[in-house]
Parts: sequence; C-alpha cells; structure tokens
Amino acid sequence: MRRKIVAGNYKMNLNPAEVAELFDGITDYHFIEENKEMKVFPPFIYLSEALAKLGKSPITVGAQNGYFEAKGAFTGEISMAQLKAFEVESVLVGHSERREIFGEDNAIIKKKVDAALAEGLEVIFCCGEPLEVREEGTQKDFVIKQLEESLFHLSAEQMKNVVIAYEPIWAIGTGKTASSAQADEMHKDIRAAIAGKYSEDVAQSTSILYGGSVKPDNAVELFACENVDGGLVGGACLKAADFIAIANAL
Ligand SMILES: O=C(CO)COP(=O)(O)O
Repeated sequence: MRRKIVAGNYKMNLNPAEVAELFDGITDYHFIEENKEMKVFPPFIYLSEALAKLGKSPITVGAQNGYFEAKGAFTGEISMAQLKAFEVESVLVGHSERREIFGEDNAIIKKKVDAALAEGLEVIFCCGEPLEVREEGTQKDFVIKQLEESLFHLSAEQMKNVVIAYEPIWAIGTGKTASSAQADEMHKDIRAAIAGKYSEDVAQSTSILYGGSVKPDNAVELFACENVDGGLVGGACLKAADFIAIANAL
C-alpha cells in the first residue's frame, strides 16, 4: 500500500515565536492509520527546534534545500551530509522556487538528488510546469523531461527513498488550485512514466503528492483521486488548525 503523506513547506516564513506556536499546535497530532505520515519543512534556523519538539512524535522533519557538495567553501549553503548529521530525515529537491528564483536546472537538481540519497535522506522531488506550458498543452512532456533528466538515472532500489510532488507553478501561492481531474491526470502520467522506466511495482509503490494552493476546503476532493497520495502544502501549513484539517483529509 502506498504511503499517504501531508507535508508542510514553511518556505521563508514565520518568526521564532510564530514557529514555536505552530510546532506546539501540531506536536500532538497522531494519525490513526499507519500508512499516513505528516512531514514539516521549516527554514534551516528552526530545524533544531523542530527536531526537539517533533522528533519524538510521528511527524518527520525535513529541510527545504541542501547542497550537493559535502563541505567546503560554499558560503551560505548547507550540505546534505550536514543535514543527515543533524538528524534531518528528508529534503525537498527541485522546488519551483529554487528552479525559478535561484536558477537550479535539471542537472543541478540531479546532483542534489544523488547527494541526498547517498547520505540516506529521503528526497521529496518537486516537479511541475509553468503557466505558458499548461496553456500550450505540453505539460506532460515538460514534467516527464524533469523526471528523466533528474530522477530516472536512479536504481529501482533508490526510488524507494523518493517521493514525488507535482506542483504546477501556476497553482502555487495563487489560490488557483489545479482541478482534481488535472491533478489526477498528471499523477497518472507520472506513474505511467515510472512504470515504463522501472516496473509497475515501483510505480505503484511511489507516493505522488500534489502541491499548489491546497487548503482544508479542497484537500478532501484532491486526496480522493486515485493517483494523489497526499499534498505538499505551502500557505495553509502555517496555521496548525488548517494543516491538521488537511492531514485529516488524507
Ligand atoms: O509551493 C508549495 C509547496 O511547496 C505550495 O504553496 P501554496 O500551498 O502556498 O500554493
């Protein structure tokens, strides 16, 4: 059975008091069913507190980014090796904001995927098309190319440590979510590409999350789709009650 996951990407938000309140608000959350998971991705400066407060709960703590070199003169970066040594469990790789604002291309993202997996971190691999591509109708080719160039060099064994998050860029932070039919169709295409590259078995066991304006009031419909295994949530994860409501929709 595929793991169902709700993950919260805090992005560059929250001051120390706000983040403390948010951790306190979710720390007692327990899923009743075993194949469901909650993950949080706070800014680096709050990872220590997240691990202290949430580390003993079933909630897993991840980082929003990591560099592929293990150490050295890379001012401002934090390596996958450092994250692992810090007991962080997973890392977002390939988020559209990293791609668009910080110029990360498929080749850089591939190196980050490799570095994270080599350290034993779980990779939440983000993919998704910009609006122009959706309007042209070539979104499937665009997303599959992202997978082919940054992910599909992995072995089937390595894929066990990868979760895919499909986040159409036009739906991120815009309040304009993909319809459940659009999300399910892309997730189905991604799953078919994994089956083609690896096997039906790998495809059926890879969790694929949807991200882009997930809210308590659209989560139930999105998560009910056959190929949607949960969500990567931005804005709505910053309020404990909303994040928990979304988790309850899994
Ligand atoms: O980018 C996202 C999560 O990584 C989605 O952000 P929003 O939920 O704010 O649209």
